[in-house]
Amino acid sequence: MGDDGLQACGVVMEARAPGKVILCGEHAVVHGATAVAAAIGLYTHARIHLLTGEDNLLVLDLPPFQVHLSWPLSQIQSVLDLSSLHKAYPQDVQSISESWSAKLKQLTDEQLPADADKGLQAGVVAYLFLHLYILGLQPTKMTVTSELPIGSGLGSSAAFCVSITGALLAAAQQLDLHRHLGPTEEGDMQRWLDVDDKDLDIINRWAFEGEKIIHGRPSGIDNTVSTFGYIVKFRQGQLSRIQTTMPLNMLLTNTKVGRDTKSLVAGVGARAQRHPKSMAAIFDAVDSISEEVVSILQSNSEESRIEHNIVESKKDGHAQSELVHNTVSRSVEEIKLEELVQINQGLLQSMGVSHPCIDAICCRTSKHKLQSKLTGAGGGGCVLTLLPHCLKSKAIEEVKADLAAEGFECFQAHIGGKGVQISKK
Ligand SMILES: Nc1ncnc2c1ncn2[C@@H]1O[C@H](COP(=O)(O)OP(=O)(O)O)[C@@H](O)[C@H]1O
Ligand SMILES: C[C@@](O)(CCOP(=O)(O)O)CC(=O)O
Ligand SMILES: [Mg+2]
Repeated sequence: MGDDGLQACGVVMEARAPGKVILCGEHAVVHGATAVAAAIGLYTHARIHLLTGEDNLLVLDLPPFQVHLSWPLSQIQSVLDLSSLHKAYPQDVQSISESWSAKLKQLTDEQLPADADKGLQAGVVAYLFLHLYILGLQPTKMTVTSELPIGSGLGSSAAFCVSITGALLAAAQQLDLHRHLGPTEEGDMQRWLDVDDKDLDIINRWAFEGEKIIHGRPSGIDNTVSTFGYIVKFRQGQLSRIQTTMPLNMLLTNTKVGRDTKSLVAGVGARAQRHPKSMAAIFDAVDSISEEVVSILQSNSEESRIEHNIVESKKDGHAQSELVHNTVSRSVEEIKLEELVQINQGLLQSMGVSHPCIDAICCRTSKHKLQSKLTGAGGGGCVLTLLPHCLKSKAIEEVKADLAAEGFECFQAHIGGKGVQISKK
């Protein structure tokens, strides 16, 4: 008997899925442009217990929100016609219908406390949709915890959808789990099993349906990079993994300004409706930036690395061109990446998705000769700042202190790690 009085049987599976940063291309990727994203070493964990005995319940525990929800199966059956469900197999992944969506919202609203986070309804509806389509009315308890700041541009919605999908498919024994024994990158001894590409594709397709419920019109980049991990180039549903030897060090700063990806994405769409040609030109420019970023990341062969100890160079007393550098050694690739980050941030401002706090962080870090851009949907959330590979930790601490003095929260995370993994408890 569990501490909540539920009768859990032996099967307990856990999935973890990483958050992400978008190096370039957010929002434009929704309109067909190329984007580049990388998994980060912050995870959402979904743990599932199969329930037996008289506990004919679906239970969803969300400690980050201090929310505990449970639905008697009879309540779900009284609202939904589940007969169509059992034909829904992974290859038949389908989007939620309008009628189903309304009924799942009804089931959610009946359970959510009145003072619950307004954005949470979409996440709970996504959970119900994925559970009923993948595991049907098998009584379970699902507990979802996260290391990610939620609603901050680091892909928490995608990590949520990917992790619960992985746990559900594992509990449904629909994954061929390769045994990957031994410690994970962090050195902890929990046995995380790698998932093979065929199963990753199924997880990604289900998770994308969950993202559609939360985001409205997602591009699919977030769930893709959370599923497959590493660094991915993404365009119109097609992904390719970017292999690079270039060290990608960055600082993440949370503006702690709450925002809603769905409305930000809709806002850019509306602006594109009002100014089709201008916005198409902006999306094309972002597409070119992403293609350049890809070629820089992939071009990082030794001979192209020219260490620069560049000091301010002046011509007739004026700073020479915009590429004035400070005394930190930078490779040619780093200089180009920084410039592309600066251009991308300018284009995101043109899309209307920056925010005074984001601009303040960009301004503050530029005083340290560092380039920053919002990551994710913007409107608040997180900002990434590229850190030259030779920047000393003392200098990084100075930047962090500077930003903290403005009330922002800074952190660094591992970039480009593995995607979703499953652990058999
Ligand atoms: N750990 C979680 N538990 C429950 N819901 C979550 C969790 N993480 C994300 N979500 C859902 O995703 C929404 C945030 O998604 P979104 O607005 O896209 O921001 P983000 O930039 O973090 O992806 C939340 O409002 C909630 O509905
Ligand atoms: C704005 C967008 O490009 C990324 C959204 O990222 P996030 O949900 O804010 O972490 C939307 C999308 O690609 O689906
Ligand atoms: Mg999201």
